[in-house]
Parts: sequence; C-alpha cells; structure tokens
Amino acid sequence: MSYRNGLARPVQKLERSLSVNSNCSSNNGVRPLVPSPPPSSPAPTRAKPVSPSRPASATGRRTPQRNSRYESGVSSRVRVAVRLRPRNAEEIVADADFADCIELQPELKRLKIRKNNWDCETYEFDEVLTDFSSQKRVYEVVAKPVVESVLEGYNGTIMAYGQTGTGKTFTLGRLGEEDIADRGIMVRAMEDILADISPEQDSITVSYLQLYMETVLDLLVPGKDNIPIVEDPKTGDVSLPGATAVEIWDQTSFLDLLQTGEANRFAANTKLNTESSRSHAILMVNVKKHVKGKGGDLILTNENGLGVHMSKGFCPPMVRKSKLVVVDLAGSERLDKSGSEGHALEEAKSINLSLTSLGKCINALAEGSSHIPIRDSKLTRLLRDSFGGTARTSLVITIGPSPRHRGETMSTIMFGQRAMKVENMVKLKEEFDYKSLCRRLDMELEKRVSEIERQGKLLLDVEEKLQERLEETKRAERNLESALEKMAAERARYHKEHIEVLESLENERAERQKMENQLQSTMQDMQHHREVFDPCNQLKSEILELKLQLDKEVQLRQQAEKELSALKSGLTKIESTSPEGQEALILSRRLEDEMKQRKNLEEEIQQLRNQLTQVTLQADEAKRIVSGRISFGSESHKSFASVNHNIDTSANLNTSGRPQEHVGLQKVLSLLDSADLDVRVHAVKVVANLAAEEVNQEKIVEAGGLHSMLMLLSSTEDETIRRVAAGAIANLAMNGMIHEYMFNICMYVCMHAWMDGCMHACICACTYVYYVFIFFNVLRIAGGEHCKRCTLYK
Ligand SMILES: Nc1ncnc2c1ncn2[C@@H]1O[C@H](COP(=O)(O)OP(=O)(O)OP(=O)(O)O)[C@@H](O)[C@H]1O
Repeated sequence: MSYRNGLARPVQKLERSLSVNSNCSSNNGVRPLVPSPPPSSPAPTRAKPVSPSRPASATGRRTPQRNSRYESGVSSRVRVAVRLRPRNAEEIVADADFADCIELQPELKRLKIRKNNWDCETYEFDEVLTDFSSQKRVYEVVAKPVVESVLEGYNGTIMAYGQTGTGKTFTLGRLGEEDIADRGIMVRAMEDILADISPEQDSITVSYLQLYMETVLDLLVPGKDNIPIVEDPKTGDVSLPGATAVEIWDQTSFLDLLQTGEANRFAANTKLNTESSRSHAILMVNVKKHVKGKGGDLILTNENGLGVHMSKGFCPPMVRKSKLVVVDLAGSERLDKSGSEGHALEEAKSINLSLTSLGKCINALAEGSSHIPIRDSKLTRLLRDSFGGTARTSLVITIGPSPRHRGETMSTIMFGQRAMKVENMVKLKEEFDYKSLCRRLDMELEKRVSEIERQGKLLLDVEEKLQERLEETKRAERNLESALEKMAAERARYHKEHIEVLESLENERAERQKMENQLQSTMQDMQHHREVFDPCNQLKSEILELKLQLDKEVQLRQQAEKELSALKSGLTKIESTSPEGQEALILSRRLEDEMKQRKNLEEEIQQLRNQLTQVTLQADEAKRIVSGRISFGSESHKSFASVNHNIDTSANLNTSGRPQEHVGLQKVLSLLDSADLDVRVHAVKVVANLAAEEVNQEKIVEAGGLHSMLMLLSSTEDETIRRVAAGAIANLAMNGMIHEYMFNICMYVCMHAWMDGCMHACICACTYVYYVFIFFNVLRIAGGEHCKRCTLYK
C-alpha cells in the first residue's frame, strides 16, 4: 500500500523515528516503555524481534533437582504486527474522494499515517501486513513463531486488536470452508500442532469461551456461564476449570468445535460490521507434549529440603505443558459511529471498558509501572500471562483503510506501539509427568504385588512341603529310635542267646568231651574185650566144634529117638509083660538124662552166641561212635541212643545176670508206647532182637513184653512194627514160651501175618503151631509130663 496522494514524507521525522523509537512514541505522547534498558538490549527504535522459534531457553540445561521447572525466563517482547484490511465496496464508494491516509512500508516494517497534507507520522512494527497479505503470510509471520514456541513448551498468546470491522475475526477465526486459503490463524495453528504431536503420548484439549459483558461463557456448552477465572498465586497461571475441555485429535473435530463456538458467539449487525462480534472470544489450546529422549536420574526434593534420589527406572517422563491462547477481541468502536443503542450500547460500553482496561495494563507494563490494574476487568485477568507474564505473545492489530476512521486507526496503532514495549519473561514449562509415572508405578506395583503374591504362594507351598518333610523326618526319627530300641533289645536278646548258646555249646563240648572220654574208655574197654576175646576165631572154631558135636548129638538124638520110638513100640509090647515094662522104664529115664545133657549143651552154645553177639554189637557201636555218627541234636535220637545203650546194657546184663538188666528191658518196653514212630519202630526191633535170643525170652515175657507186643500188634497200623512184632512174638513162641494162650495168639498172628503179607511171621507162627502140635502128640504118645511154665499140656 502506498500513499495514494504521493505526498513527500517528512524525512527528518522519519529519520528520527528510525533512530529512536521512543522519540517517535514521544511524538505521539508515548513515553519509552523500557525505562532503563540493559546495555545489550536492542535500540527501541529498531526493535529486533526475538525469534520465538529458537528461544534461548529452549537450549537451557535441565535442572533435574526440581519436580517441575520453569526456566528462569528469557525476556521476550510482545511482537506486534499491523494488518490493513482491504477496502470493502462501501469504503471504495464512500471514500472515493478521500486520499489514502496510511502508507505501509512492509519491507521496512513501518507504516506512515498522514496527519495532514504536510505532516505524517511513521510507526514501526514487527510486521506490516498489507491489504494484499494472504492469510498464510499472516499466519507465518504472526502466529507460527508462537505456535512453534507453544510446541516447545512455552505459553503463547495470539491476539487480534482493532476497530470493529477491521478483520480481527477474519484474521483469527476464518474457517476456510469455501476457500482453504482463507483459513485463519486458529485453523492453521491447530494444523501445525496436530502435525507435531504424538497421538500415543501427547494430548491436546481445547476450550472455547467468550467474555461477554464481564461474564465468561462457554462457547462449546452454552449453558455454562459465569465460569470463574482461577489464578495460581505462585506461578500466575490462569485457568478456567469450569470450562469445557475437548480433546482434539484431528482437524475435522477442531473445525466442528470452532463452528459450534462461532454459532454460540454473540454477534450483532452494526453500522460498521454486519456481523460484529459483541464478545471477546478466547480459544485455549492446552498442549501436553512428552519430551523425547529426556530422562535419567531424578533427585526430588522432599519437605525437608533434602534431595531424594530416584532411580532411573522410576524417573517420570518429562512432559511439557503449554497453552496457546488465541484471543479475538471484540472491536473497539465509537458509539456514535456504531449507532449502538439500548442493549447493544451496553455491550459496546462493556467492550470498550474491557479494552480500555487492557490498554491501561499495557500502558502500565510499557511504562514499567509498579501497579498493573490487572483486576479492572476479566479480560485483563484472563490475559495476565499474555502481557507481562510468561507467555510468548504476538499481537496483530487490524486497521481499516478508511480515512473516516483515522482516529480509531491511530488509537489502534498506538495500542500496538505500546504493546510492543511490553516485555514478557517467557519460561519453559517442563515438568515431570507424574500421572504417567503414577500409572507406570501402579502397573509396576501391581506387577510386583502379583509377583510377591506368587512368591508368597510359592513360599507357602515350600513351607508346607518343608513342614511335611519335617514331620516325615520326625516320624522317621521316631521309627528309627524305635527300631534302634528294638535292635538294642534284639541285640541284647541275641547276646543273651549267644551267651546261652555258647554256654550250651560249652556244655555240649563238655558232654562231648565226656562222651569222648567215655568213648575213649569204651574204646579201651573194647580194646580190653578184644584182648579178652582176641581168640574169637578160636572161639568160633570151638563153636564150630560144638556145632559139630551138636550135630552129632542131634544125630545121636535122632538115633535115640528112633531107638526110643522102637523102644516105645517095644515098650507097649513089653508093658503087656512085666519084666520088659521095667526095662522100658529104665530106658525112658536114660532118655531123659540125655535130653537134659542136650539141654545143657544148647544153653552153653546159646551163651557163646550171646557173647559173640555182644562183642559184635560193641564192635559196631564203637565203630559208629568213632565215625562220628552219633547224633547229639535230636532228643528222640538221644533217647534212642540211650535206649540202645540200655538195651545193650541189658543185653550185657543178660549175660552177666545183674539186677539192672530188668530195668533196661522195662525202659525198652515202655518205648513201645512212645508217640514217636521211629522210637516205636526201633524199640520193637530191639525187643524182636532180644526175643530172638532164648535167654531173653523168659525175661521179656515176665516183663510184660509179650503183652506189649501183642497190644502194639493190634493197635498199630505201621507195617514194619506189625511185621517185627509178629516175628518177635513168633520167636518167643518158637523157643519154648509155650502155653495155651500163646498158641491162640500165634494162630491169630498167623492169620494177621498172612493177611498183611508178612510171610516170615506167618511161617514162624505156623511153624510154632506145627511144633506145638507135634510136641503135644509126642508127649501124649510118650506119656510125658506137662510143661512147667504153662498149662498147655494140661
Ligand atoms: N483481509 C481481509 N480481506 C478481505 N476481507 C476482509 C479482510 N479483513 C476483513 N474482511 C472482511 O471485513 C468484514 C469484517 O471483518 P471482521 O468481521 O473480521 O471484522 P472484525 O474486526 O472482526 O469486526 P468486529 O470487531 O465487529 O467483530 C468481513 O466481511 C470480512 O470478510
């Protein structure tokens, strides 16, 4: 834009305004806003904008000792850009006769206002945006640095100030529905913010409010009105906790939100603007952005001021919480020009009042006043952080081209000029994300608790198993103790038994020694007997001789018997005559004498036999003892050995005729009733052996042996016993134990022996019966006497 009238500018004033900005201001009655600028501060006449995109604080070192931190603050002047609205159709028509009073020099970032035809005033701004400046250009020079600063963790404010109808809403809130090139700062800022954040970690919440007649209303939820403004006394942060905060994740939802807000905003048709905003619109965009790559050890300060070191694992993530405030102020207006009446007039008054309060605060800040009348209106309270606070603020002042509103334009320019002198202390708001840490710690805690519970269960299981093992060990110990006790008892018992066995062995050894001694003596006796009966062969030869004699005697006897029979036959003849009868009687007596001699001879032979048998038995016994076959273990064999010994003794005694022999026979006979079959068998054999010898037969009968044998024969089922017993009975019978009873018994034995298949006993019994029968007939024929020992003959 250029001065249309082409008037020369007052160079001296221009140079003055270039050299010292305060001079320019002073020309306009504006004092320098920075009373004592530091030496390094740029000259106020050429205010160098601090690049908000690269704030010095952004490279500041993090102080981990703080839970949250604000950078000490870097001075950042409020940046002001001026935008000229293009002339509208009305202005083109109405102001056709007027020359332009404003000349913009965007390359020099200054504008000139012609006071009159010969005088003009020059004002420098951070940006000068002509009426041809695009929305994009406006966004990039005015808003983008602030948006970038917000994304880096600083608070930012973008505000539009100007006369009503000069394009504030167009600059800030244009949605660009018809032409996206028309999108205003709000839409473009959100695009940049959404493009920069991470949806997984970061968040954006938006509140949209309007300040209408000193009342904060929620544009998103119309029912919410009179929302309180809360100020943090420490940090000075301003918040509206009652306002609706909508989380934004995409541009569409944000556009919907803006549309909703615009629809709820108070607007009116005034003379100056058909859609004049009657409230201040405040868009609050809260950005919570996690800082990438930041972490490490953290030292927290407790209430005692002592640092508490936190390990890296529990270090909360760093988060930057920043706020972008976009303020579309209601337009200042001259009441006479706007034509407001009634309620609109009240609205206009309220708007102007709040704008006046804002101007006062900015004046105070610009002048470095100790008192900032920030509480004069809710607008100044809401914008506390934006002017003189910690926010990076960018102000766009909108002006119209019409010279008819020159006064309002000048007022706006002066507002901007004063605002340019306001210095903010931008601070990086970086803090630990305790909520995130808390969530993480909660998860970690749950994990640890579950792990502890799991380990507790394991521990309980282990304890239970350990308890079971302990009980098992105790049981095993008890069992072991009892087993040891039993073993000790067993050991004692075995020891006792061992001692007893040793004693018994000792006794047995003694007995054995005794028996050996006895054996020795027996051997000696045998030796003696051998010595005595050494001439056994001689004895045998004598026996043979005796046998021969006996045979001769038998022959003689047979001859005698023949003679006797002849004599008996003769006797019967002679008996008929008396002298021959006498002679037969004499012969009969001779025969008896010869029978007696024969008897004596047989007894002598029998004695020799007995002696021979005894010697043989003793020799066998001696051999048996020597060969070690004597059994000491069995009681029955002991008894049997004893019986044998007794029998042997009895056999010996039979020959010696001592009184003890009867006792030994009794013992043997008593063993016939023994329960032990072997003993009975052996006893019956012994008795049978004894019965085979004629010399024993009488004693056996007297001792009741015959009766015992008969009883045994009738009672036993053992074949051996029956056979031996029958043989013994037969022997007894064959050798003179003749009587009637025996005869009957022998018949009985003969029958039973025949039935049992014992032919020997049967033959013996038959023989006996036969002999008895013969003998009876002989005696009867010979008329001899009956037997002395029985009555059979009778
Ligand atoms: N740069 C521009 N280019 C084209 N048209 C513009 C421009 N600035 C403003 N306008 C138009 O001017 C009119 C008024 O603009 P706008 O409503 O934005 O003014 P305002 O300052 O917000 O007014 P108020 O304070 O009364 O709300 C609108 O019709 C708008 O389209």
